Amino acid sequence: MTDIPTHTPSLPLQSARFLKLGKTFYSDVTPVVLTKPYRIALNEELARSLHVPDALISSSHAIPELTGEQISSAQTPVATVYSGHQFGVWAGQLGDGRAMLLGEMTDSEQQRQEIQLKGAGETPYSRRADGRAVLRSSVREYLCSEAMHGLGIPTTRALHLSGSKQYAMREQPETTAIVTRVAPSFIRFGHFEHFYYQGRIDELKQLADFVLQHYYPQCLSAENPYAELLGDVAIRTARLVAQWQASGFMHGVLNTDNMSVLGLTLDYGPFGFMEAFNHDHICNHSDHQGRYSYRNQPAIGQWNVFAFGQTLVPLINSVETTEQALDNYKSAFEQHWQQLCQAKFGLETVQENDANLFNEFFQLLQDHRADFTLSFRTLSHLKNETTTSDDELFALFGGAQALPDWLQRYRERYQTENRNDSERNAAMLAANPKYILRNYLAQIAIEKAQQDDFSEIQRLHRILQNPFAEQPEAEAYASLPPDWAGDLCVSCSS
Ligand SMILES: Nc1ncnc2c1ncn2[C@@H]1O[C@H](COP(=O)(O)OP(=O)(O)OP(=O)(O)O)[C@@H](O)[C@H]1O
Ligand SMILES: [Mg+2]
Repeated sequence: MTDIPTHTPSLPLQSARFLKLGKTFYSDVTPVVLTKPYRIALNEELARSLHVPDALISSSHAIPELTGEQISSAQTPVATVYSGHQFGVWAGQLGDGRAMLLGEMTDSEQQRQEIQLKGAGETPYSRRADGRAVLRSSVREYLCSEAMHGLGIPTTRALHLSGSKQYAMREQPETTAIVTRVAPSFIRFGHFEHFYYQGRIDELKQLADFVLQHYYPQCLSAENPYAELLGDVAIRTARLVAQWQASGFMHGVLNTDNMSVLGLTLDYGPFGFMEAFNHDHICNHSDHQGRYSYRNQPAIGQWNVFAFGQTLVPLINSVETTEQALDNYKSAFEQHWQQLCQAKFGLETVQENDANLFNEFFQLLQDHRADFTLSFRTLSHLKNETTTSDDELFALFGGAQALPDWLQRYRERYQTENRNDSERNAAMLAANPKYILRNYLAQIAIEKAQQDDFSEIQRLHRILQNPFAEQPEAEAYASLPPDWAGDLCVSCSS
């Protein structure tokens, strides 16, 4: 038995401010510990920024504290209640069925961050499910949260991943895990819907005031702070979805209960990154109608913001003002998408025909099912004169006859600007990632983890922290998916 020094520090957890809302908003819960949990991965950079003491990380207290086994007397773990629209249909009450809020920590930028466990057992909102998360989906959540952070896309973060030999039943028995995740707040559109659809306007107002005070204080001085809040949430959501589109990310389950009121990517389930480009790609095999396809994400983001806006009508007190705030979504999406495209194509100015030029490239991607990430990355190396980049692009597009013509027009277009090749290349390489979390890469890491080899998770995490950098030792991680990856299927099962 190892000696545990009595002075081992604990997690610097403070009571979550969410608790001040009162018991109508949550239930007290007790994490149900996994059998003999062990560490699979620790996000050292995030731990450092949250001031998690090194002495704790290396001590035997770390796992119990990071999985909810050891709760200090100051902590009150809770599960919050929310409702939501799932696949466009009102689903009624849902709530944190397998997530538990442990408390808050203050990060190096003096921001309070909520600490949540995902998979720590049943809560009053588990309905008939087991409160667990399987290793497969937890590895995906851990890696993708950090991949998104590396890409500069707002997201919940992952601090720690622990595993256990305890099984949960899905399509087949699978081992379980707990992701310890971090965000300034996990409040969702669904939290607002919960009170609105029950006509509990006092609680709705309390929640809106809480969000305004802690997360949108700049809205408080507006003539109608609730309308201002809606307008800002619409903008944040639109910008987030534009970033998803620009990186080829597909969320997979854009239900209103998975929509963060802070505009963060939330709930990594059957997500996917676009590979062979297809506007209509559906990453979630359970999404039979393609409601959450790549093409539909911007409109679904707007649908969800409308559902959120609906809940604020009693507080805004004017349908017209609500509609005006909702208009922000479309304009913010269009503006941000255009900016992201300008950056992806390495253009500093906006010219009349740019949108057509971009759309033609997307059409070429579509017609030839070219790999989204590799195509933009290779385009980022293009020079004025013909080089091997032209050949590489030609290969990616399967020898498309229309490509040289497009490239000629693209070269003519960027030559109207002052940047030289190396300046344009550098700017584009900072906008077009080399490394994304391809499904097959996650799958390899999962299969190794299922054999108790966690090295691939660590390697992938390291590579994805710097997705725009050239990493010569990781060249293979930027290549086209192997043939077997075509059969990979991700569903809602998690
Ligand atoms: N294994 C489970 N046990 C208990 N509840 C679950 C389980 N899986 C899903 N749920 C609940 O079903 C609802 C919808 O699930 P969904 O897959 O969107 O969320 P999630 O992946 O559990 O978590 P989150 O949105 O917090 O990342 C939520 O209320 C969720 O808590
Ligand atoms: Mg969810």
